[in-house]
Amino acid sequence: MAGQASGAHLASMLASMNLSPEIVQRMMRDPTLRQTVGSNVNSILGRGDSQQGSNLAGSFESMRQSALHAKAIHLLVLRQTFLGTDPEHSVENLEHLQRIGIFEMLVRKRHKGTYLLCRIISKPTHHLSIDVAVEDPDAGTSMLAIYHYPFTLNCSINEVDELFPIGAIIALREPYYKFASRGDVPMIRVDAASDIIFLDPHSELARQVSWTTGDTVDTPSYPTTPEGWKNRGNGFFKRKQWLCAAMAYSDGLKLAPSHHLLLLNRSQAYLHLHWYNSAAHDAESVLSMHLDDSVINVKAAVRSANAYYGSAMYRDVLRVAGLHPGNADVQTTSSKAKERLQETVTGVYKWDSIYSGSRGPASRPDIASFQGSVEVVTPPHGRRGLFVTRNVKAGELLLVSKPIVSYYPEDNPEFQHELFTCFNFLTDKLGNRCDYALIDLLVQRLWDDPNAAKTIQALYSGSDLPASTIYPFAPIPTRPLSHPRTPCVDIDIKRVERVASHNTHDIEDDMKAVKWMGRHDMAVGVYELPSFCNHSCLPSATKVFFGDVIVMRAARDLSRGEEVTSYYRPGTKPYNDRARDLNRVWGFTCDCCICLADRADGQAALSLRARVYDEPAPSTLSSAQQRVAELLSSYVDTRERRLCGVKPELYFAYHHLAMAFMTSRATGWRENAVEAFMNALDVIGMVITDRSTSGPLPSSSATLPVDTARFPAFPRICPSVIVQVASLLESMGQRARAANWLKVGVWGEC
Ligand SMILES: C[S@@+](CC[C@H](N)C(=O)[O-])C[C@H]1O[C@@H](n2cnc3c(N)ncnc32)[C@H](O)[C@@H]1O
Repeated sequence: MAGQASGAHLASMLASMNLSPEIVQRMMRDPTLRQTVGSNVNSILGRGDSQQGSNLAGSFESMRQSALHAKAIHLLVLRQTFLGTDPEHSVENLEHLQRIGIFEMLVRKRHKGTYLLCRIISKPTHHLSIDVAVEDPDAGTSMLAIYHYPFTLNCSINEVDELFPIGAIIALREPYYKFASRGDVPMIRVDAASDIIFLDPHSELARQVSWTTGDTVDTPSYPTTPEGWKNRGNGFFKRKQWLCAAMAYSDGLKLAPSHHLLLLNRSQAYLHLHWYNSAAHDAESVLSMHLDDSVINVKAAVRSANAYYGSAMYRDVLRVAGLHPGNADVQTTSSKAKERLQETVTGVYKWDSIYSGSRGPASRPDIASFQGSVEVVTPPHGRRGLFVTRNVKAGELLLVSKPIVSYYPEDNPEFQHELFTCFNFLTDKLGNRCDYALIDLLVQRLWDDPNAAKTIQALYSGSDLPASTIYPFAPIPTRPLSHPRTPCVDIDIKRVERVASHNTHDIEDDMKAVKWMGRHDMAVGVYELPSFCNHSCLPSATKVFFGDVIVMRAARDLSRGEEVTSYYRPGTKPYNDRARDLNRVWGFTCDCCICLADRADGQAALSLRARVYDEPAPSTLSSAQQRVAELLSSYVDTRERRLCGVKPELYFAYHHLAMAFMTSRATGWRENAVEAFMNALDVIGMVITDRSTSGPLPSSSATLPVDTARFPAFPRICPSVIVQVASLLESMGQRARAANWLKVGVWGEC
């Protein structure tokens, strides 16, 4: 292609760099940018040119500058990506693979049995993927897009420059060549970061080859001594570039494997990365040297204690504390570890302070997980799930689960100007940055933690991808990362995506009620035990969030061997909506008692309820009454309905009716509102034993007016109704009754 690049080519070129349409359009309108990029585009498109390597690199650098410029002018950025395309990863050792060149790869496929030896020849751009230009020893060049590289989701371009420096020689295991989803420039795409192996330039493989472009400009120069690497690492550390710091310390350790300061510093960098396994190993290595330097020993003890605490290995914290009784910082961590141990063994928590402490944004309470009397079982001819191991009482604590990973939109406020859509082919769901970020977080978590990797292998990942680990499993002994660039396991990115697709929990925040406001940027998490919980529209357990921690309790008395269920879609939604979502996202038809009763009511009744659900709240008392009557008439007196005992879609109708009575101030509005609120609780399964609003209390004044053997199945929506009942009774002069209803609220919350 000769002459000036056409506008269309230029636009598609920019689009292929994952620039949003807005940025592309803005750049196309900006004469300076257009000239800069346009003058370079021809050389990229002219792929047969013998000078293409250097042209590609030069052009790429110009475009990178253009992209940075566009970012600097604060455009609203639209991002779009996909999940659930079942990306593959390599499990082959490099030694067992044959070298392939870029010219041999120009077919859209994963090149099994091969590896590509290449060299980075441009600075990277960084959007969702990290994009660099690479050359191979046969003068082939290509764009390389790297997805889900740890800690790059929101890192600075300077860090990306350090992570993917010009001149770095890499081997890509079983590379995948594809057309760009936008634009017309094909590329090599890496989804599993473990497929990239950075080679030592002095290694056998790297020394065998020469590069067409000779010495690349801008190739960074590196230290040659352990001390030099330490200083380089410390520089990154000061700038909070923890991964770059850990890499520099590791490169120093290659020259001096027992350099205690490098180990100690790397341990701290790993702590910041939450790579607690390797952090503990590094700190323990220093302690095992028995150095005659108390400052070093104190630091190593603190770091190992903190690393064990981060890994929830509380007994190891106490062991370290026992060896260092005079170390105040270790003793502080040890006191916390004792509290966590107490929680995890007894299930006794300070709920008041945990509740108030978890009210802030992006809250991650510092508490321990707890497994009560529940176990994961696959019954003969049944579905794997969570079951109780003994009889438990309504309200008993079943589990407390800290997330394997969690993500709040507040974690990255800088992305709030983005409109991020992430379509998931597995669930047909349109997600957002949070859904996408979870994948990166899971990759980061597995990188250093082989037991977390095993847990992921054990979780449900779709009917056509069986779990590859039987749960529960005995924890495996761990080793430290050999280098921060090399994960402890090959990253099975397909499984990670699938596990996230099928097991992500929306983190519900009662204070903000974000769930009900339909906020786009819902916080999300992936959990261990709660992932084994099957769905029921009338669950046997309640599930509430304290920050990102899930707390589940028995919703009613459960007999040994009964299943613990929670809801994926609340039973208060009409059947048609629930059934559609459960089928689309999780691939099953629910046979719980509510669904059986709903199906027995017939399609006409179900359609009516779906229509009413979508209507706006009634504006008058009579329309609210009419809505209740209309919905009530849709329930048929079937055996199934009698067995299920609830009519959850009526909840909102009764709630609206109560509000309408309150607004009307018509004669007896208080009594009528109380009755409507009680009906709202009744239809979602709260058994009210005393509905009286006046006269003497029927029994002892301490007796609660509800059956405490059974919780309503939807605890999140109850407290506001209960408080309304209490405040209405109070305004009617019924203080004792009001107090009892407030106690009902406390009972329901605890
Ligand atoms: C988060 S997993 C639940 C645990 C899962 N049974 C396991 O073995 O790990 C979600 C998957 O479990 C199955 N599942 C959950 N509840 C179900 C139900 N009520 N009926 C049928 N399948 C259900 C579906 O395959 C769903 O996609």
